[in-house]
Amino acid sequence: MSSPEAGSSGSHVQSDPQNFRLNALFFRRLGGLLRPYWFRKGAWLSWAMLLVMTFAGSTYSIVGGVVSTLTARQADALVAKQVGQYWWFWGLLTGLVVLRYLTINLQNYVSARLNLGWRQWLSTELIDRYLRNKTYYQINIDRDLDNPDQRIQESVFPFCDAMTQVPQRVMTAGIDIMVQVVILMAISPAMFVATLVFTAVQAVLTLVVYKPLIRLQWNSTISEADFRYGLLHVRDNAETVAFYRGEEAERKHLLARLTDAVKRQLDIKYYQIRVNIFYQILEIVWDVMPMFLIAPLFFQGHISFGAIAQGAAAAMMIKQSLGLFSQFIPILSAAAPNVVRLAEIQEKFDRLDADAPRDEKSSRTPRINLVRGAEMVRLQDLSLTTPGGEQSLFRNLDLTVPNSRRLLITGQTGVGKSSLLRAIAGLWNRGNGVVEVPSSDKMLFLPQKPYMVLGDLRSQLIYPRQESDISDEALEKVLERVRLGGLAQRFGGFQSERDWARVLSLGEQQRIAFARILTNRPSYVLLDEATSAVDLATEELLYQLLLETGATVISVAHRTSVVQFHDMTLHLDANGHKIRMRTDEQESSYVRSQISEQVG
Ligand SMILES: Nc1ncnc2c1ncn2[C@@H]1O[C@H](COP(=O)(O)OP(=O)(O)OP(=O)(O)O)[C@@H](O)[C@H]1O
Repeated sequence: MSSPEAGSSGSHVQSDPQNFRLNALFFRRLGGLLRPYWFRKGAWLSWAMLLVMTFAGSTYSIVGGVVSTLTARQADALVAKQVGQYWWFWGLLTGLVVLRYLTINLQNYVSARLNLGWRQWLSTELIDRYLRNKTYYQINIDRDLDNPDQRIQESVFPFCDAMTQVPQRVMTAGIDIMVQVVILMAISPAMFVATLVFTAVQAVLTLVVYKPLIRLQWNSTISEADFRYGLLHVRDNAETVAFYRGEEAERKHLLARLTDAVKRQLDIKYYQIRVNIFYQILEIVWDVMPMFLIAPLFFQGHISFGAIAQGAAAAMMIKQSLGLFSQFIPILSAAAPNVVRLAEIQEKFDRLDADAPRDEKSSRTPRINLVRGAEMVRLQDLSLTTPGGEQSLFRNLDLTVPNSRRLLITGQTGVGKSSLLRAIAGLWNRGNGVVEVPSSDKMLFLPQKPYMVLGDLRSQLIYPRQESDISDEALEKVLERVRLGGLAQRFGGFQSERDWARVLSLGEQQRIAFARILTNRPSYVLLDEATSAVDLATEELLYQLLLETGATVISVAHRTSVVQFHDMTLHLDANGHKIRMRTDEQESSYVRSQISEQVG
């Protein structure tokens, strides 16, 4: 069987064989996932719910034992034709059965509340950590963790569900067994011993037969995640696929992923059928055993007829209760992939939070020193490499962008212009040298492919801020200034929610991005081909607006039409380490002193 791959990133993430074992590492990871929730501040409510569950579960089991005893006595009353006794037991048993149903419903309700509350808490934790410190971006470029989104969305619920089942089952099974053991011992010690032996054998065999299932479940989880990602990919690129008429290619690709997912499901099903046959054989042995052991006692006159029924019922309940213990193994093996997938993402978060080297190799990887909170943008002896180390982009770049200046970065396609912006934004840090930048809240980045946030039109315009006291009238003026007057009216006002990335043209989205400069008033603006989709006249207007804000500008562009809006030019050369700079005459001496060092 081939090892699962990471579909989301396209990188091949080899699964660690340790992931398929219920070993010390697994239980350490499990502890690491459980501890933060159960020992957090305010965890008392969760513990209280667990107590209520315990109470309801105990009541359910104890009442079950009482019902079993009373049923035998009711049967004896029936045989002896004790009419009054019989109806008394009938009424009592009816009441107890109703009580049992009530307690089981209470237990189900509380466990659902606990489970969902836990899901919300854990998902929130994961989302917070995913978004903190640009972790989502780092995971994306590191490509050593497949489908992080699927882990957060799909693994949390089954994990919480399985874990809330465990205490409930331990408790129910424990009490059931205690009650029933007392009854069974009184009826037939031989039956009791047989039960113990049977259970021990069953537990060991269950452990053996379920071990391979963990790996199968793991493979299936990843295949399903990859299939889901394939479908999302078509949805996200629907228009492009339609233009290319790429349906056949997409179909082939999706069906390959679907086939893989189905195959892995089938592997599980085939295996489960084999396990079921094994269990059915055990069942048959168990079913014939009670009568074999108890009936002779009745023939010898040692026990009553009612006791036979009671003994058989007790044996059945014990079998069920002990079976519950064996069920932990299937529960754990089904939960294992989710435990490991959640633990892996947490471990990744921990490593990124601690800024720890990801492995032996990366501990030796040189990193750029990023200094935030500087007075201006300054690069010192900067050499940049792509995140995976595939390519060295440029070397020994020294550059200072004085405040209120406007730097244009030009150069052949693929030379590393956008990558330089990534280094300035602190997204890429593989290489050498120092990047000094002002604090990030003073900077705004306008990418070539504009980003439209989920939400209403107001949210688009004030992004990345979430709140602003700017009035609708002021927003309308901003829209007019970027030649989008009437947009709000066209889409039903600033509070109207749309899929903006689809309903607006690329040029309109680029103008929305410029509107953000006017609403956010950043001191530093970084643009990456941010006007590539608008006509020349609109481009001129947008740059004029930008100039009026007085912000320091660093932009990447191919079009010569934008040169006029800049007063410094950095030309990155194709061979990666020669840099030429131009600037206005009056500033040339300042800049030349910089160039002379770096071009050498
Ligand atoms: N995530 C990545 N991992 C590895 N290499 C990458 C990654 N992103 C970009 N590259 C490579 O880095 C090089 C520089 O890319 P960059 O986007 O900075 O070029 P550019 O000069 O802005 O190009 P263009 O003018 O075409 O936009 C390219 O060869 C590109 O293939």
